[in-house]
Amino acid sequence: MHQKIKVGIVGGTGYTGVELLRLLALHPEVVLHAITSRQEAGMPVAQIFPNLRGQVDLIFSSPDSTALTECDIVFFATPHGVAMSQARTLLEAGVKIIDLAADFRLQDTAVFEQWYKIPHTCPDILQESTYGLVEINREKISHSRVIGNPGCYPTTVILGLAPVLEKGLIELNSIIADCKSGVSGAGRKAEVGTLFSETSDNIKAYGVAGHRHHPEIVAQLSQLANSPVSLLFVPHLVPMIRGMLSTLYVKIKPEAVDIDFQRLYEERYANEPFIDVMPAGSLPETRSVRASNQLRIAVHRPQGGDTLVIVVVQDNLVKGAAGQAIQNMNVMFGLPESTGLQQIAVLP
Ligand SMILES: NC(=O)C1=CN([C@@H]2O[C@H](COP(=O)(O)OP(=O)(O)OC[C@H]3O[C@@H](n4cnc5c(N)ncnc54)[C@H](OP(=O)(O)O)[C@@H]3O)[C@@H](O)[C@H]2O)C=CC1
Ligand SMILES: CC(=O)N[C@@H](CCC(=O)OP(=O)(O)O)C(=O)O
Repeated sequence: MHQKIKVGIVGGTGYTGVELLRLLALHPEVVLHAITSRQEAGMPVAQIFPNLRGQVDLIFSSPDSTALTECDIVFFATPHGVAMSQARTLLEAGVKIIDLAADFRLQDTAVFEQWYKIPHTCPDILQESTYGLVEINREKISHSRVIGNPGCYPTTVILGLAPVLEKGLIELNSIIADCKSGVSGAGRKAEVGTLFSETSDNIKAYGVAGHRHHPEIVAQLSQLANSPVSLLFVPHLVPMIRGMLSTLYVKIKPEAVDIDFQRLYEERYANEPFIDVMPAGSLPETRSVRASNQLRIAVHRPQGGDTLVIVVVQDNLVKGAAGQAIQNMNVMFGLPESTGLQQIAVLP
């Protein structure tokens, strides 16, 4: 009988942690071995999260639990800085790591420190890590033992632009990403800005002067374009719980105006199980991906002009976080990529 993958989760009480639990509880190749929380250590998981009753019989342990070193892989669903503080010990014990925060996303430690305001404590581990966007880095991920799972906004922008950047078809100095996120993107911790009375019946832009996802997106887009890219990125908070919609505006290069962009996107993503290029003329909605690992893209060219408008939707907690992390795990362990990730979106 083959061995199942022993999984640990640090930060099992946050939104991405509980989403990992929801998905991994039914993953056929996984055994949940350890789940940590500082606040809830000693408490049965199913007592805090009744949706997991009968599915997960573990008890929360403290984040320094030795049970983590007995795992094959540990997911960090924690704030920035936690994964790098435990990475070395786990790697020495032969455990692979996927960090859902930003400790292993930015290769330039000066840029990391500028945006996250903490020193990077393991640049050597950062150097061997891989940016976990499977549709771009599949081969490298399959040989990696440390993955920086992409941010939610970056996932939509990078996958929305990869086909045109790889082929050098757009101007690199006028890219605009207008992105909207549901409130769960801000996590489960109590904050005035995410109170029901602050976020419902309201929409607002934030981080216009600068957002920590800007350098992450620019680094990846520049790599795809093989040239520096400039980006205007404006995130918005919208009154829904899950979901993200990004509208991307790019200028087509004069020599590319005759390209069939619909076909280009369909061909680029033809073999990608989690990317759906919508039929010409249609527009994706966030509810069409709710609770699923799908990312849907629509490509438009208003009035047949030289601006391409690309609309991308995903569930920020699934393809934007926990689902993408499990997709990475599947690739790292040589499993079919869709294992445990075939949920259909929930309507309404
Ligand atoms: N929400 C989203 O849509 C996305 C989130 N992310 C990233 O994923 C990570 C988790 O996000 P999210 O689940 O929303 O966050 P939450 O605030 O909802 O949860 C954070 C979790 O981390 C634990 N935790 C907090 N501090 C520490 C610490 N110092 N050591 C160990 N555990 C700690 C908390 O539990 P306890 O306090 O009990 O220990 C809690 O379980 C973040 O880095 C976030 O930026 C990435 C993409 C999308
Ligand atoms: C709506 C909302 O607040 N979203 C978060 C981003 C989501 C996220 O968690 O991204 P990281 O993993 O990079 O922290 C924000 O803008 O800070």
